[in-house]
Amino acid sequence: MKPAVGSALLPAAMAAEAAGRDDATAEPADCTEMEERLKEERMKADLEASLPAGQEDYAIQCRDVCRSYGKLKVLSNLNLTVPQGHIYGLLGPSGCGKTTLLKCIVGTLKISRGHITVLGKPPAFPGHDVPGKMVGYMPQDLALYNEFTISDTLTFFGRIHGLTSKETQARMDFLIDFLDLPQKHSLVRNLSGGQRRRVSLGAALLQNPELLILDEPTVGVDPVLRAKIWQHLVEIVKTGKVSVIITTHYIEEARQANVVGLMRNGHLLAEGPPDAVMKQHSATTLEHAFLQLCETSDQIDSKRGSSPQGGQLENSQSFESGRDESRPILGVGPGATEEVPKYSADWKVRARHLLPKWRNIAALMIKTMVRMKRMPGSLCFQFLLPVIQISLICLCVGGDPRGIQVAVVNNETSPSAYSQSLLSFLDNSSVHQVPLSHTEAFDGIYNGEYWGIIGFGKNFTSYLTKSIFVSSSSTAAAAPESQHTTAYREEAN
Ligand SMILES: Nc1ncnc2c1ncn2[C@@H]1O[C@H](COP(=O)(O)OP(=O)(O)OP(=O)(O)O)[C@@H](O)[C@H]1O
Repeated sequence: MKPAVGSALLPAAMAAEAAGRDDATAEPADCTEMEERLKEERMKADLEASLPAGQEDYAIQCRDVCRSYGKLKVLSNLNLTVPQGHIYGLLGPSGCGKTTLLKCIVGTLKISRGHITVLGKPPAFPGHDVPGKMVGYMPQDLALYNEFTISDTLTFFGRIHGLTSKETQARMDFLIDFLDLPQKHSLVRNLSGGQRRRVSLGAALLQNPELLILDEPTVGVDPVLRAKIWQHLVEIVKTGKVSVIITTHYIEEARQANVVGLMRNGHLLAEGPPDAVMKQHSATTLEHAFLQLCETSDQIDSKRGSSPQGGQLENSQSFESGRDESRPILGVGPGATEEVPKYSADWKVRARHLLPKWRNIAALMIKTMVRMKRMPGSLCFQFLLPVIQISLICLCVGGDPRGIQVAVVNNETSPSAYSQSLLSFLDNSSVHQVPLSHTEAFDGIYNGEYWGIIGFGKNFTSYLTKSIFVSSSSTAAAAPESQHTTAYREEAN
């Protein structure tokens, strides 16, 4: 049995309303506003829906959540509560921020401000399996590997969540039958868009998680199967141990949810049981109720002088009713002002959280091997690429220079001269010696024909011999060079 509405909720809502009334006395409110407010109060009193009371009874709590992409403010002081054991239908027009919110809840996106608690702790908290096996997340952009078969896909997620192969096999058989999937050996790349969505839904349902986060699971699914999926969700939440948050563009199918949240421009316009939301707006369908809420919101926005599509005020208080707009009408959870508990984890849990799990490493290795097996071309390329890179580097960088044209001006004519011996030591494949006269060499250098000149004075051998045999000091050893240079300079002049 689900707990009854927290009695603390209604007084909090009434207090907000009372505050609104106080404000309203300063400026006379018109009749429609008063009627609206009275209607809202009556509806709140009518809310005898089965909703939980304690903090531990909420699967998800979002308080004053803000998230921006650069300058684009997507979530603005959003408050949302998913009671434990309920299906929460998150509705809203395209681009209102539903997917962004779900990513923040699952912990793959960080919020800029506010607090989120998922199954008792913030997402991605050390030691908390969110994201992990406590949560089944079906993203909007399907995270499937095209080279995998349906069986590989479910086995991979089974490994990640620590299921035994027997458990995975049993769940796989059930899900293939339940979701009307093709043969388990069918490759994902050969499946239709709708079939892929169903495989992705199967992966989210695989480990029987405590919380299901489903981003448009019924898109491209035929009505019969759509009904079956909803029926399954209704069945699993009946145990009270599983909660579901689901987004859909088919607003009317969300009537099967226990609670709906109508989202627009990054915050909730209303949150409550579908019947209550419809009753409040005297609408026969959720779609009509949503339309009315949008119109009311637009009117308030235009009165406030801001564009309805424009960014939200940081801490929006309804200017006329005093209602805290960060709290949706018919909000099911505690107020935004409630105290947020502090969470802490000891260093051992933090350290364990940082270390990768062995089963995840194994699952990733097997995944890589299966993908390589199915893509032989890519496998060859991955092995050949380093070989090609190394060969290209060896060919282009680090090779000895060749055919460098160097002018040689040798004023020693004797074949036994040291200069001849020195020149014979040079590697002829790298340095191509061109014997020239002094003038020709310098002309060639000026014309850019030669890289340099090697020059020997006519007394180079005698100076060298003298310096070796006569002088023993280091100064003497250096002398031939300087003498040679001097001699060469003299000759050059
Ligand atoms: N990675 C991103 N970088 C920049 N902007 C983004 C990014 N992801 C989403 N947005 C923008 O944030 C806004 C909300 O996007 P989001 O996907 O949350 O909307 P949605 O309500 O899920 O839409 P739909 O129902 O069409 O899936 C959009 O204006 C979108 O362009």
